[in-house]
Amino acid sequence: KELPQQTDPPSIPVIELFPSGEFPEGEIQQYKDDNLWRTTSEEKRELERLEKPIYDSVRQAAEVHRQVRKYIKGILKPGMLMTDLCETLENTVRKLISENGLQAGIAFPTGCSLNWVAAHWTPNTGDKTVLQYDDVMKLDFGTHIDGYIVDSAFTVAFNPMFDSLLEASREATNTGVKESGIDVRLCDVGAAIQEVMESYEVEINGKVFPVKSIRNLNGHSICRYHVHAEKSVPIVKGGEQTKMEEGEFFAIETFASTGKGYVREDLECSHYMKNFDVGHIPLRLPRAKQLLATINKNFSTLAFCRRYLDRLGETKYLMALKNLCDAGIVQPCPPLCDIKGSWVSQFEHTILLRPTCKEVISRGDDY
Ligand SMILES: O=S(=O)(c1cccs1)N(Cc1ccc(F)cc1)Cc1ncn[nH]1
Ligand SMILES: [Mn+2]
Ligand SMILES: [Mn+2]
Ligand SMILES: [Mn+2]
Repeated sequence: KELPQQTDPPSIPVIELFPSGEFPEGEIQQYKDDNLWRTTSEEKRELERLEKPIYDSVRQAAEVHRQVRKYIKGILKPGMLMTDLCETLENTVRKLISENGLQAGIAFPTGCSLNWVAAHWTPNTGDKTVLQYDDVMKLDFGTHIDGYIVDSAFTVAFNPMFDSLLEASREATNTGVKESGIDVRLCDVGAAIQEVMESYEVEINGKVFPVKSIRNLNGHSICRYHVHAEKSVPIVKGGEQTKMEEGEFFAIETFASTGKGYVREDLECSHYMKNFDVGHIPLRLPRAKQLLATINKNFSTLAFCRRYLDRLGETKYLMALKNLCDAGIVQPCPPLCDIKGSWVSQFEHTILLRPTCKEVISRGDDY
């Protein structure tokens, strides 16, 4: 029987487009030279067969990511309210992923950081920010199935004067993806990324800028229900000698900047995330206790934002949220900003270091 095609706008859950439960593989890359034995090793192929359910979960999340970003790119226009953009994107994720509590849904808030804001900005309720023709917007959103997270981002700019700035981070991210592999040192990935990034210079509004890789932002390993795990992937030289390991998920993300190449926390916070390594903390404050119950139930250790609390019916929660942050139970993740008036671009992919090959899970025909 004919398989249904996705509608435009998308309305069909991807599970209905792949009823077998098998989802398209991402881009496959062989490991560099000395690991070629992995491709044919029977022992490694057997290992992979045991992981198949996890691969299908994360590939389903990736298929949702690809279909959502394709749709959103088609409807983006100057004059859009940022809140409407985020809600449209989020509702499309919920639909295509067949949202189901903590088993399937949005993995973290829709980052739509503009210009010199590099990451972790999404509108709080009531925000009136409107997307402009001359904006450089990083759309960074996450999908997950059973806690297996796809963290992928791309930059949108209407004005073609930003094309080279976008190309710099896009090429640097692809270099980081190519350099990554089992037993590869994190510092070597960072050095390779910086080399490509800083080979670019851009002319914007008649002014020439050398492109800088933002030295205090980095990619990261990803584990189940935990978007930021132990390892950080630097995007400049001089990082740690720690190695990437078989079976690890990594988010490879790079940030090109015309500013200082250094970010600081600024602006009102919207993103929050429970600390992974915090056990049960006895709480006396009733409002804080109730808010923590809502967070545990709806997000667990997935990151969330104020708009997600609002839509759950939480009200007047800011003091309780502050209490949870001060107690170290919740981590605020404020916007990360380069200097005012500069521009930042980002591209990000989620990769999996499979026993036999490297899979670029979030690769699409767009980036
Ligand atoms: O900057 S991070 O905190 C980090 C980088 C290295 C170690 S921890 N962060 C993880 C994260 C934090 C909060 C979120 F809502 C979503 C993700 C990276 C990231 N932000 C967006 N995409 N990827
Ligand atoms: Mn991201
Ligand atoms: Mn952790
Ligand atoms: Mn990331």
